[in-house]
Amino acid sequence: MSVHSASTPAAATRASVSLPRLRDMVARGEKVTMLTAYDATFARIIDDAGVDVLLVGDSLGNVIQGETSTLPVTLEHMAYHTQCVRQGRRSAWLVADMPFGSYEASPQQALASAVALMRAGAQMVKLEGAGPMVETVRFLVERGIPVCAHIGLTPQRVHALGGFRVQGRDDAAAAILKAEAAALAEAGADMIVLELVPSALARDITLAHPRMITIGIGAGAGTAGQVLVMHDLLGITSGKRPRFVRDFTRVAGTEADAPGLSIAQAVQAYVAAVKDGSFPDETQHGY
Ligand SMILES: Nc1nc(=O)c2c([nH]1)NC[C@@H]1CN(c3ccc(C(=O)N[C@@H](CCC(=O)O)C(=O)O)cc3)CN21
Ligand SMILES: CC(C)C(=O)C(=O)O
Ligand SMILES: [Mg+2]
Repeated sequence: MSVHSASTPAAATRASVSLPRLRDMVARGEKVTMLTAYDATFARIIDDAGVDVLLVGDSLGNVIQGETSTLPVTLEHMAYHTQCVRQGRRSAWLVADMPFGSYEASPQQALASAVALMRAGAQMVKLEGAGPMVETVRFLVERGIPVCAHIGLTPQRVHALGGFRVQGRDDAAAAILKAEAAALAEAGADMIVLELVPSALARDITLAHPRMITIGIGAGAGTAGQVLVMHDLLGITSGKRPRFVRDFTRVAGTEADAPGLSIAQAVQAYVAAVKDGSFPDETQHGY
């Protein structure tokens, strides 16, 4: 037994999270919790706190590397952090982001990059966009690689989108996002992140595709699950923090300088709040 074994009994006995288990959860109406992790120590804490899905996000460009976007992150960086997270993982499902420039050129390029991340320990890869990426998703899925899609605000396209702005606000833009979600579901994406889109649109996409697990961030409470960046949840992100973020180390109703929760307690509070529907809160976190 490693020193990591001092955990809650519930965490120690949790069966491995798999795609069928995630689908069962969604079918039962239980919300799916996803949180980013970039190293073994935090992966273990987050897994033991009961988070269902660990995401090795390319947001590590921001929170680990100190960059202002995810664009400088390479496949080698992602593989390294995926290896670190796999060491700490106990039973959560492990998803890794395909970084900018590692999959857009062709389905073949995407396959080679996905293989590198799966070898590093990922169980599913995530890639941003639709359009030409729909056939790339199909190509990977047909070759046995589970795929999480990602539409709405796709941070790797920040310069093309003109900033980190809410997507799908008007009817025409909402219709495009709905068509993208439908195409990605048809191509076989088992999961999809909906980032920074109006709550009603995210709810509609979720209801339209019961087989594809929708994970929201700044997308309201109507998705099948939620994701946050770990540093945002812990209130330790430097610089501006998006409106959809809650600092879970703060105990609601206490003054700002009151003692905070431990990291494990804060992650447990996130899991509890997503599962009981109290996070996200439409008025505070919705668009
Ligand atoms: N720490 C961190 N948290 C994240 O959620 C995150 C990253 N980094 N890096 C990669 C992307 C970038 N993301 C971002 C970045 C900025 C906003 C933002 O500034 N949103 C504003 C404006 C929304 C509007 O158009 O009204 C907001 O207040 O939410 C949102 C998502 C989400 N991801
Ligand atoms: C915010 C999530 C969805 C992400 O893609 C990341 O952490 O890179
Ligand atoms: Mg990402």
